[in-house]
Amino acid sequence: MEWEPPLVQVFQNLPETKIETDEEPIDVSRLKCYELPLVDLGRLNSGHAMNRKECEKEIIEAAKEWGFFQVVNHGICKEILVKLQEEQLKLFRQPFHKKANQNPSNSPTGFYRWGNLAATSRAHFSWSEAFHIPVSSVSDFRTSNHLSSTVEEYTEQVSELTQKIAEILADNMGICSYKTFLADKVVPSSCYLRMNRYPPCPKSYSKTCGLVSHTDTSYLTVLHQDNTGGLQLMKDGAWICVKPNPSALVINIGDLFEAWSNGLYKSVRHRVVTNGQVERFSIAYFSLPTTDTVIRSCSQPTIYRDFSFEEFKRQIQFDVKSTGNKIGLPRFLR
Ligand SMILES: C=C1C[C@]23C[C@@]1(O)CC[C@H]2[C@@]12CC[C@H](O)[C@@](C)(C(=O)O1)[C@H]2[C@@H]3C(=O)O
Ligand SMILES: O=C(O)CCC(=O)C(=O)O
Ligand SMILES: [Fe+2]
Repeated sequence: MEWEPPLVQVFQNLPETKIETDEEPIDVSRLKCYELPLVDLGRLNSGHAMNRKECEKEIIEAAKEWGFFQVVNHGICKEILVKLQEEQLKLFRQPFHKKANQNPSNSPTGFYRWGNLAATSRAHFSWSEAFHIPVSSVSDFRTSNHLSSTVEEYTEQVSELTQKIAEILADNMGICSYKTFLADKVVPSSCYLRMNRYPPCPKSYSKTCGLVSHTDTSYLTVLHQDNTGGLQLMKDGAWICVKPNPSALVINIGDLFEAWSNGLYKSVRHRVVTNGQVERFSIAYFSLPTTDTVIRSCSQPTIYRDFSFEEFKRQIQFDVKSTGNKIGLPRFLR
């Protein structure tokens, strides 16, 4: 099909090094699927202090225990989410050469990614394509791709949602108040929107990941997924599969919140497994700071050394380029 990236051709030429056992994708049909802790955000504005406190407590507990949770009554209406999925389908159905040629001057790698061009083995290859767009470029991006303003509306609303949740988590950390440390650092223009598409993967390559195991480079990530399923995460040292709930949004803690909270909140490894039948879509919003921001744990003794976001990004790019894989926070352990 004219819209498919040449995943098969590139994958076939990669050596088949052994995937470490703990990274080997597990067939969803053989796994018990868990529902992530479900938090009803409607209680934040209910006017009842007790309900609000209860809701905040659930968010904080899930961020500590799971690093992942899902939210309903999040304020983003169903129509926007449905329209967003239609726009996403239109975007990925463009001919491959058109997608691959989106190379704006402010992005050295372009917005469009597929597979993993830095992969030196099949273990690092992701059976997917994605548009990784800085929020500051969303408006131009969607007009040049003839998409509706829904993409921007979603980005604005999801940004408000991340601020609300970040405030609750930060204010629980005592001296690290959101207003003092984050409010003017995490600005919409430093955040990213990532639209993912996972094409069906031939049965003979079923050990390939849709997106290889990673933690997110973000403070918080908000994920909107369809009802196909395929997301897995590490819970108590084992992979578990996540039951999709298309009316909920998945929120997860990223590396920057883990470092800032000195390990109180967990940036948990996750991945996407492939399936042989249907394509899958998801959209991730990453809340991120300006590059000059210094990530400094606010309690002592600190697990990670201080680092600027610029330095963090540079290290990741270096690791991905030289090893095909993201290393992330372990690089910054004291
Ligand atoms: C090849 C890769 C790109 C990626 C790091 C990875 O090894 C696998 C995960 C990718 C991901 C997904 C979430 C974020 O968008 C990202 C910046 C991250 O931290 O992990 C990307 C990485 C990337 O695009 O460089
Ligand atoms: O598609 C998914 O469910 C997860 C996507 C993801 O982890 C990411 O974009 O970082
Ligand atoms: Fe992720």
